Amino acid sequence: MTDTAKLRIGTRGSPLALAQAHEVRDKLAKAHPELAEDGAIAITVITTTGDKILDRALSEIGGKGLFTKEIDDALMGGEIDLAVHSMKDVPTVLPDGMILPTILPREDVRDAFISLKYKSFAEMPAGSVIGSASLRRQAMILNKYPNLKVVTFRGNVQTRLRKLGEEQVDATLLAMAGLNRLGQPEIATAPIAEDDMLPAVAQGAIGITIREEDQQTKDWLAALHCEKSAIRVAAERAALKALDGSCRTPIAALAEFNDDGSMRLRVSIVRPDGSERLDTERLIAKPDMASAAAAGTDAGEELKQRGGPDFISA
Ligand SMILES: NCc1[nH]cc(CCC(=O)O)c1CC(=O)O
Repeated sequence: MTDTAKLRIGTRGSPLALAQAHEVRDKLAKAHPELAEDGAIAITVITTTGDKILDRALSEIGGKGLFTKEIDDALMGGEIDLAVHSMKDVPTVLPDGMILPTILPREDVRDAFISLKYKSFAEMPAGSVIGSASLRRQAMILNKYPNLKVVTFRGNVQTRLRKLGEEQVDATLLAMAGLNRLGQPEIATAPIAEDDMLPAVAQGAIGITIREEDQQTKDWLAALHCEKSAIRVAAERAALKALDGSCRTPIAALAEFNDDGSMRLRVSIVRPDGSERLDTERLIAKPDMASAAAAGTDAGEELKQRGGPDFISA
């Protein structure tokens, strides 16, 4: 089937990645009759380093592109024509010859609090244990609730729910976007307000990479693009790039449109032990890709400077 396909989609094999790839396939088939025929779109599952190593925090494995490298290689090698990614996992610098022309409409950006015993962090007694593999989430929790404990905790949704049931931890966190896309929003005990925990850069956004010269795929994808989501993601990713942190620097950012068409960008960095947090924000009067990226760069550079080399360990 793959050799007769008009378009080959590459994706990781996790349930969330597959749901995202199927969403892209279905939208393309709906927008373009020639892609709606049986077998016109093939989906190729590619295992990445991040999928293979499940016993360590991602920050310990180190390196950028843990969830993208093998997929990038398949794309540039011509084995697939487009790759569907959670933008949260995509490094700010793309390989030569690759472009990211499409951002889908963004999902819920918030983190979800998940516990069988408590309704929120505020209810948790001192010493309660929260499992998370994300340094940002760990650091944000310790910053706001220094009496809670965090432990590194990886695995898919099912594994985490089992560990919660076994009382290995008292609570865990997941992105609302992932739960929604899996059709399981009820797994969340409650979404956490952005003010209480600023999300990761590009959380809830899906992006599609292609080969720069592949005009056919670019044309097909145009129907799926959401410019407002792309502008928000551009602001947040520019901040991330300017901060140039290692994978050990907890960074959070969120750009949101106001009702008057302006955009508010918030960026935070936190020490891994939660002992210090630096915040900044920008208001962008007329947001487009260029002004959003410029504001993001500016905000990121400000925090980098204020934090100094000791905060942003490279
Ligand atoms: N590498 C983990 C990852 N990458 C994207 C998502 C969630 C979906 C999203 O943010 O779009 C997740 C899991 C999680 O944070 O719960």
